[in-house]
Amino acid sequence: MHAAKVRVRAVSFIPLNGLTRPTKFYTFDGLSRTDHFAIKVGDPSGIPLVRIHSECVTGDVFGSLRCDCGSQLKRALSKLDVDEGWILYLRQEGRGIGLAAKIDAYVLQEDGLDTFSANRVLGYSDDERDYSDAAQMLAVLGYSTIRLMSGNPEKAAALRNAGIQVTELVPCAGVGTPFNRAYLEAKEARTCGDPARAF
Ligand SMILES: Nc1nc2c(ncn2[C@@H]2O[C@H](COP(=O)(O)OP(=O)(O)OP(=O)(O)O)[C@@H](O)[C@H]2O)c(=O)[nH]1
Ligand SMILES: [Zn+2]
Repeated sequence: MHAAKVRVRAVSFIPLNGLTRPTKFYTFDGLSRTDHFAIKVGDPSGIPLVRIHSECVTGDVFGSLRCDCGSQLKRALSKLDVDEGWILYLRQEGRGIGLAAKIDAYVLQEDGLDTFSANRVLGYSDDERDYSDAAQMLAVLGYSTIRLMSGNPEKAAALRNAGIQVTELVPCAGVGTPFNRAYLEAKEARTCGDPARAF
């Protein structure tokens, strides 16, 4: 594994709104993207709890209820404020297809397609994300084993393929709303409703 050089953006701890523990931001040189970042919450020890969160500007920043990303991110931060650990924030908007294509996919979903079928109509696979940068980020942070906050067994499998051991999938479901019901159902069908399936 090619090790990226870690660059710490801020030496001082930066408070996050609503959190009690100190947080620290890390940026990374030498990855395929320079804008991925990590946030350490508290001072985790042992096998760390890690949320690897893919960018969703509509949900994370503006609180769109069409998906569950925003509430998942909030929930992850709250849990990390208790248990301590890491957020890796990956700039893989729209499961890797980018914002404009995600909006095109939303238009198709208004015509009745589910989130995965819409991707395929646009010529993409269900999920275009790549977790090799995340594995490198973890490696330079000194971790080869993590507990992953996720319900996505494919994410755990991708990390394992990239050399990171995942000992546990810690549930991190977002909040269901009338607007994201179809999206959550499609996601659940992908894992057969059993996030532990990959273990
Ligand atoms: N292409 C596409 N991407 C979407 C759509 N809705 C949300 N996303 C993106 O999906 C990503 C989040 O993926 P999810 O499948 O919700 O969750 P996950 O990270 O795979 O699984 P968890 O770890 O359990 O949260 C973000 O990058 C969002 O921008 C959509 O309808 N189409
Ligand atoms: Zn989202």
